[in-house]
Formats: sequence, structure tokens, C-alpha cells
Amino acid sequence: MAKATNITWHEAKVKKEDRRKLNGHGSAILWFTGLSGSGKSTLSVAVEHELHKRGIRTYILDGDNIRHGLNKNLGFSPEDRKENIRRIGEVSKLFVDAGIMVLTAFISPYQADRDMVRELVEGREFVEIYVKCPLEVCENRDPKGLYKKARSGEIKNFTGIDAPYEAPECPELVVDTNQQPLEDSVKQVIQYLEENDYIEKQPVRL
Ligand SMILES: Nc1ncnc2c1ncn2[C@@H]1O[C@H](COP(=O)(O)OS(=O)(=O)O)[C@@H](OP(=O)(O)O)[C@H]1O
Ligand SMILES: Nc1ncnc2c1ncn2[C@@H]1O[C@H](COP(=O)(O)OP(=O)(O)O)[C@@H](O)[C@H]1O
Repeated sequence: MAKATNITWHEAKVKKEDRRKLNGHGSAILWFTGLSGSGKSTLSVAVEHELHKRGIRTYILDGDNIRHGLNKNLGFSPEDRKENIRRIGEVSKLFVDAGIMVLTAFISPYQADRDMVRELVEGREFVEIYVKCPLEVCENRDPKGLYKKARSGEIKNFTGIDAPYEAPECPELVVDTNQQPLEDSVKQVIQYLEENDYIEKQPVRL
């Protein structure tokens, strides 16, 4: 709910389309969602690297990092997760307006919260990428030892253990990190972006 009244929107002379033209590419949100340990951070970093090599302006917003600053006052209750995603949605929208390809790596466990972000931006600007991986595999990877802590009760409301994860109903892309190596997942995302005209196809180097 908006609290402020008597506020007026100011239009800038330079528009999103002007910035995109200057950059020479489009802008969108690549929204990676999935369980802890599914590979959101690993994949978004690798995809960003590939985009950067192609001369595309990018920025990553990662759950762990954002919770150190902008969202340090939020925990993991359903309400706080919702507010976390709402703020990230708004920040991502600013990046899209700035003409930048923004990659987000948040568990974002609720479909309604992800849909809220989709509604915030224009039609094709939200690309939902489900980083799919069975809970057992994520738990086995346990890169930060958090599942162990969640199982022992040291961490409460841990996604997949005692807090829900709602798999995307209709994502633009499903990347199965248990079925393919990282390089194939990167190719899958880049191919999607090329085929859907978010980025230019790169000529095959012989
Ligand atoms: N209770 C609980 N549940 C889930 N995750 C937890 C929790 N406590 C701490 N962490 C760590 O916080 C990271 C998830 O933050 P997010 O902002 O992505 O979460 S959410 O989208 O608001 O659900 C998550 O990062 P990833 O492992 O990269 O997903 C964890 O490192
Ligand atoms: N095919 C794969 N794709 C991505 N990550 C993988 C894959 N196989 C194993 N991993 C490992 O799984 C872990 C995923 O951790 P991370 O990227 O932090 O996940 P998340 O950000 O979703 O919590 C990393 O240690 C990564 O090396």
C-alpha cells in the first residue's frame, strides 16, 4: 500500500528505448528461481559472463548479497519473503529502464510473488527461469551447510524443509541442473535469449 500522497511523476527526456539503442541491445529481467543449492547463483554468474563477453551490459542481484544491504531488515517469514521479492522487482524494473540485462537469483518460493514482479514490467521483460533440481540433490550438495542446520533445527523456516517452494507453473524456461552440466545450462539460456530476440545470434566461429 502506498503511504505517500501529493507525489508527482516526472518524465525524463531520455527514455528506455533511447538507452537500449545506445547500448545496442534490449533489456529484461532473467529471473532465476529454485531451491537453495539448485544452482541459481552458479548459473546466473556463468550466464552473465557469457553475456558480458558478447558486449551486453548486465547486473546480478543475488539473494544472499542483497540481504546484506538493501534487504538486511528482512527475514524468511512469508511476509518478509514477499517484501524481499517486491523490492527486488522494483529494483529490477529500474535496471530494465536503464537498458541493462538484469539477472536475479532469489529462491522466490511463491508463485504469487513472482507473478507480482511479472506484472510490474512490460510483456516480454520478465523471463522466469526455473532452476530445477530435486530437494535430495540440493541437500546432498549443501554448498553452505544450511540444509544440515535446517535438519538439526538450528535454522527454522528453511525452504524445502519446513517452508514451501512452489515450482513455477508456466516458466519461460526450465533448466535442470541435475540432468546437465553447467555449460549446457548456460547454452540453453543463451539459446533462448537468441531465439526470442533478446540478444543477437552470434556467428558460428569456424
Ligand atoms: N530459512 C531460509 N530459507 C531459505 N534460505 C535461507 C534461509 N536462511 C538463510 N537462507 C539463505 O538465504 C538465501 C535465500 O535468500 P532469498 O532472498 O533468495 O530468499 S527468498 O527469495 O526471500 O525466499 C539462501 O541462498 P541460496 O542458497 O543461494 O538460495 C540461503 O543462503
Ligand atoms: N549442473 C550444475 N549446475 C549448477 N550448479 C551445479 C551443477 N552441478 C553441481 N552444481 C553445484 O551446486 C551448487 C549450487 O550452489 P548455488 O549456485 O549457490 O545454488 P543456489 O544459488 O541456488 O543456492 C554449487 O556448489 C555448484 O557447483
